[in-house]
Amino acid sequence: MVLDQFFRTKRSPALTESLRCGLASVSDYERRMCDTADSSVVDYCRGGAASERTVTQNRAAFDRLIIRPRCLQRIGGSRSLEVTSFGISYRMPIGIAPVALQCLAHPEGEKAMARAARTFGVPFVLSVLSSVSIEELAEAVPRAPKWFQLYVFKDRELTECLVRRAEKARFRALVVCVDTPAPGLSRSERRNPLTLPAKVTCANFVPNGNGSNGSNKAKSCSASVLDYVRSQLDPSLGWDAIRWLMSITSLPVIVKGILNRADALIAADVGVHGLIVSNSGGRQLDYAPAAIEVLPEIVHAVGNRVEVMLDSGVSQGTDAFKALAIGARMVFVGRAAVYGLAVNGQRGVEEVLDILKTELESTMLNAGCGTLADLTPQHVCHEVQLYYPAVAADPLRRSWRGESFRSDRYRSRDRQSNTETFDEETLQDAERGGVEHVGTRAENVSERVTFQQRSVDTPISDGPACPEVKHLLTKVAPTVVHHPPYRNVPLQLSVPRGIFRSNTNNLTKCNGNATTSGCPSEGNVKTARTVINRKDFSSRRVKSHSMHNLIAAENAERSYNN
Ligand SMILES: Cc1cc2nc3c(=O)[nH]c(=O)nc-3n(C[C@H](O)[C@H](O)[C@H](O)COP(=O)(O)O)c2cc1C
Repeated sequence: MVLDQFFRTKRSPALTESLRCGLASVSDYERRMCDTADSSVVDYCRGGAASERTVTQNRAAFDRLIIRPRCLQRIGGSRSLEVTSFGISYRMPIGIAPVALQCLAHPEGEKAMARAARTFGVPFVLSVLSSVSIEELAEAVPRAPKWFQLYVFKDRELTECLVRRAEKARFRALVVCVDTPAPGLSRSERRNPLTLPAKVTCANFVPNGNGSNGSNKAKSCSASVLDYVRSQLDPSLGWDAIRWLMSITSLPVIVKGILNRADALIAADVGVHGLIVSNSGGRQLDYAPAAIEVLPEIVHAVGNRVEVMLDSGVSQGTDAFKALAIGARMVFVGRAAVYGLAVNGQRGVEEVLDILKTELESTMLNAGCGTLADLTPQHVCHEVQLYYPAVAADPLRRSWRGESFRSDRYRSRDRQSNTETFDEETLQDAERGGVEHVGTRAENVSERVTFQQRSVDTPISDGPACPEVKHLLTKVAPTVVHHPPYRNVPLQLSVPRGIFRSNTNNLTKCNGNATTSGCPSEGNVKTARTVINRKDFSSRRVKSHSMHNLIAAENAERSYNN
């Protein structure tokens, strides 16, 4: 006990209070919310899309990463969590993600959340579907560092009006959500439908008072407002929508919902200021990959051209540490903050932020890092590297070791003479139109997984229809044999079975009945279908920089040993 007190760092009052109430972690807050809040609100806050596979994966993927500490690092007094983003300094790299209708969780809703963000000097992202309007929030919490999340709606006039209101209310950045061509499907919400209380509505669309400020597009009546906003989601958007948004504002534009390096590259080319690697906490596309799992490929792809941030699944300081070490500038929490809000309003959010901050600080110190600049990808490895050394030792697979997390940002790529790796050119080539041998792994692996999107009626010789991809292609000389009719071949090779890669915002534009995965419906283009082939194979090319390889390697190792 004495020793325990000796080693413990000084606690803040918020943390002391939460500990006194038996709330020592984000999961404690989640449990407490489940015990106290209305069941439909609990379902709304916790739920995910369809089978909730992605929600589970967000947690599991963080758990698969191991922290590799360094010792005797001479960490002196220069300890800091400070981070600068778009020219503004924040006190810690954990912000609050946009969450719709926060007054469902607590009467103070977004105001309480923004006040907590101000206390901790972190960005608070207001959802366009907030239950407190842009103007009301700005008036109630003028000094909070606020960003505004929006969609590019079908009605551009409405979208522009929202941008003007955010600018006028001195929001610091626009976060445009691109993974929502349609609302996500929630089974729990279907079982237990959420009925909005009369007082809770999408305040930015309500006439009179705060919501009306300059908007003649406002609607009344809470339920119909939500339906109206949903009807404004536009699946036919392409990257020109982002260019348009950037052309009408001087605020930094951050694209939220990127899960794919091809999209990240386009975003960088389009010139966005930042991107958030996110699957919306598993609320949009079920079976989308965990955000942390695709973070390495995205950081690798865009390097320092764009600020990369992450949300989805962050619920511990160690999660933040892992994402920051891999290369995220900042992480955001959605549910964790909402649990705090539901349990104890502003104070609850502060307690949650304090827990995350304390955990992150402690993790950094124990891993040998004094400041965020000390974090490197070498501080994190995949569990396969640690627990399946035979896999890592195999010369054919040597390139898997560590490679998956180490971007060119931090060190140059090392190529094994006996292992051909797919790299930038191959990927670009795949984007261009078709590659024959993709996604194959080393011998001894009993399965081969090939991930292809086949579009039968688009002639490959003409190149991809999407102008952004064409733009990318001008930069690389193709080296791999092309085989019509494959196109958009592997955005990530060796994807574990059944994971859909979301092609954000429809590189090939969808007209009308688009799906969340960015594929046109069968009615519009005959087939744009994900095909997964499994075959025995002999030695082929090896893709090295994906974390999925390591997971697949783990499975392979198991089956090999059996
Ligand atoms: C209840 C709820 C509502 C959300 N509403 C929005 C929204 O209006 N706009 C948006 O871009 N993301 C929304 N999100 C997604 C979050 O911004 C964020 O991507 C996600 O919560 C991160 O995952 P996490 O909850 O595991 O931290 C919502 C998330 C939750 C849990």
